[in-house]
Amino acid sequence: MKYKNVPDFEHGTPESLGVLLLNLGTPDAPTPTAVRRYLAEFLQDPRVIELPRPVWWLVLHGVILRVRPSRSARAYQAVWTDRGSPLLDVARKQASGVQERLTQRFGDHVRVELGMRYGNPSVAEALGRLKESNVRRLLVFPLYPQYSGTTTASVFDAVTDELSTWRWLPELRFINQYHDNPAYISAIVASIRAAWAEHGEPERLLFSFHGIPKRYFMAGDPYHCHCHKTARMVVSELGLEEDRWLVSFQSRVGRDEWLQPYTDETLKLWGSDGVKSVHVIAPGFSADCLETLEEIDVENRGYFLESGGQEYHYIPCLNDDPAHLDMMVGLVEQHSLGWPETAAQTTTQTTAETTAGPIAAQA
Ligand SMILES: C=CC1=C(C)c2cc3[nH]c(cc4nc(cc5[nH]c(cc1n2)c(C)c5CCC(=O)O)C(CCC(=O)O)=C4C)c(C)c3C=C
Ligand SMILES: [Fe+2]
Ligand SMILES: [Fe+2]
Repeated sequence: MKYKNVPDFEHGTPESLGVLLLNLGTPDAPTPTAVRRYLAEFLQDPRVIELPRPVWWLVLHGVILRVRPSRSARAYQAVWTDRGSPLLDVARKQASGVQERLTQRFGDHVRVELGMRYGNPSVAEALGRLKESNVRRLLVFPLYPQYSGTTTASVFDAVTDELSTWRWLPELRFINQYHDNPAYISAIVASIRAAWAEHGEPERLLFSFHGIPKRYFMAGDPYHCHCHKTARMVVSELGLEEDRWLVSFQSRVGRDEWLQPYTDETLKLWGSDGVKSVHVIAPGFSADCLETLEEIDVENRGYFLESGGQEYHYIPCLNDDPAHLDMMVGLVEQHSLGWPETAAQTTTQTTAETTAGPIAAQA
């Protein structure tokens, strides 16, 4: 039988909306075993690694999963807190902040759940919770401002894979990107202004985005363009001169060429070229994580200072900043337009609708 042996949607409010916030995911613990489990799931995703499966399987199991887990686990240990992985900790705060705001506006007919593409809480688990809440409309909200096949489309695959096991599907919408959303841009600009108020204006501002292999871009992935548009919009709102900022790409894995210029090489070059002060911001990450807290704030800081730079400041992600949560709620509202009953009709639900099942509810 195709469908999972669990009850489908009960009767329930036909109007209720589920918002599924999704981010990349993180290991359950900063140990080689947990990191290996996480990397095995992550790196077998064909959206992430576009190589023929037999070749990749040998490289992954023969080399990468033997070497990388203990190295990555050490990096995770450096950023782990008593609340666990920063990415998950922040994502939970984002989910509860968005839930709180939506409940204030729409009462208890909007349900927010958090899922992770790899690791826990899984996409299936988060969708299962929404199903238990009988949501009939589902808004999938990947927390990636810039679209990439490697992230956004991969989330789509995970959601639709799980939904393919459901008999009664909800109405479905999917937020594709928000790289040029005015509230997102303004929130980034405000975070830069706050850093400048505290630390002074630096000589240079670096926008560091997670990289992808260059050949994905050449094959049509719009990610590179989205990153540049985000940066340009921020810079134009800041009124920053052209020679004071740059977009770069970090986190390269393997020997292939990735999007350039690379963050680490840029900072080394700037340090040795006599640039004294740099601020680095990573607007592609909605939450601070290993890639920002360790790679940007520790590793790349070292490269800049060792090559002659004097002042280095990392501007944190928007995380659970109220402006970020308000922006997320604004996106939810914008993308649930045409589903106005979410707000308006919820109070008209009758006992007959909640007890007599779907046919009565739809009558
Ligand atoms: C090898 C291919 C990878 C691609 C392509 C890739 C794209 C990509 N990733 C993010 C966001 C994050 N990546 C994170 C960690 C991370 N990324 C890769 C590899 C690729 N990413 C690996 C192997 C890892 C794990 C850590 C390591 O071993 O180095 C994270 C942080 C997760 C955390 O737990 O904190 C994020 C976030 C984006 C946005 C992106 C493409 C646009
Ligand atoms: Fe990554
Ligand atoms: Fe990294």
